[in-house]
Amino acid sequence: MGFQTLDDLTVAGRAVGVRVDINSPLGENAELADDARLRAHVDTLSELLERGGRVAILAHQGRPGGDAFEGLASHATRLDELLDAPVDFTDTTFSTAAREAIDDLPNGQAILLENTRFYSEEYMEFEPQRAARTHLVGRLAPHLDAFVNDAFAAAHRSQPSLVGFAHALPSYAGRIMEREIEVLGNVQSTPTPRAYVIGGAKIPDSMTIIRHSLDQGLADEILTTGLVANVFLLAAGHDLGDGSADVVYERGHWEQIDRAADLLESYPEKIHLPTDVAIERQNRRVEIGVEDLPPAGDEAVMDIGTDTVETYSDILATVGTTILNGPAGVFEESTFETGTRKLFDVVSDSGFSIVGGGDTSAAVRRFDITGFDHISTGGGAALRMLTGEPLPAIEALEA
Ligand SMILES: Nc1ncnc2c1ncn2[C@@H]1O[C@H](COP(=O)(O)OP(=O)(O)O)[C@@H](O)[C@H]1O
Ligand SMILES: O=C(OP(=O)(O)O)[C@H](O)COP(=O)(O)O
Repeated sequence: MGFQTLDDLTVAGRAVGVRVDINSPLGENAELADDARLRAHVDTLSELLERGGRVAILAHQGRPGGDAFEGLASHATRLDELLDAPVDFTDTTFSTAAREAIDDLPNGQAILLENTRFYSEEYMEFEPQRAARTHLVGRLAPHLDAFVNDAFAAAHRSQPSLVGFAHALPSYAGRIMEREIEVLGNVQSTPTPRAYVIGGAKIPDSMTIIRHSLDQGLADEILTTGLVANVFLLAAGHDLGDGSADVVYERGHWEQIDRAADLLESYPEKIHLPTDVAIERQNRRVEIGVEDLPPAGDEAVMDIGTDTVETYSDILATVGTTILNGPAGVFEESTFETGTRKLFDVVSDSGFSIVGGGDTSAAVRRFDITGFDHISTGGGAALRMLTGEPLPAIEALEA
């Protein structure tokens, strides 16, 4: 690995800035609605605190102008509950008060600084050298001895707190970052044959993953589900009816049908399409074979069908590794959760299994499926990694 880890860091008595990604869904009163990302960072934070570090935690929440753009006070309260050591909070990020609070931190104690994105520069993207000259990094770095980046889920952003500290201070990957890079960055070393189960609604990203994994010889089988499968069915000449076509069109993915058609032409044996699908008819789930498409009126394809789950399960029983991204259907609606629940269950039992994607992880939690070997904390970051694109925050650690 081209970067240093916590194993290389002398911690006791030193002020360590730790960038985490605890960007989380919030409830109606801006309270935390899901603490999964906070729990994921417990290993890194506990280790630094137990080793006597003075830990200043940096994080963002939401995007300027968005509903989830809130302060981090409730995140601090939850971290304080999750960790054995005290976690304080300061409602500024790099003011004199925040810097004094860092200077005054006793060994083995932490402070969470306010949402980094409350400061305009943090929502801009810079080269690391330039990011190191932003006010946030410039004012905090002199109060820190080292920087740990554990925010894998934000590693595709080259924002100051993610790439600037790495230029200004000795830098280390946290335990999440280390594990994500080890697994997602080494897909080529996992047991073969490999299946990629690709669903969900991020069609351009999915097409890029499929193209990359086939061209690089990483994937032996591509099992399409979700809206991705709908685009492939359209590319294969099926008429999905106005309901599904409208969804693809409204989301601006019409041109992706050509990419799907090219992939089908290049890899006809490796790309699998659903043989049956579930549609909504009079508020009920009805499964039909793809030969019986299109459905009537504006009925839309909302899930894969039972035969498809069985066929895909037979393929998954023969592979060494499965990489899963994207729900198989509109899993948020109980009528259409079946494909996702059953297929995810099969994947969790098959060979070595890697799961990436925000909604995908939410589905895993919702259906309480255990047994996956790696569930990525990242959505967009995991996708970038699976498409083979470099991630700026990881590159900054390696520089
Ligand atoms: N057939 C379908 N039609 C419309 N939306 C779908 C379909 N299948 C899955 N989806 C939607 O895809 C979304 C998740 O996709 P995506 O955001 O790409 O996943 P992830 O965040 O895991 O990468 C869910 O909201 C789900 O309802
Ligand atoms: O939640 C995140 O990414 P994700 O939505 O891809 O899982 C990260 O915190 C990055 O947030 P951003 O996409 O607002 O930069």
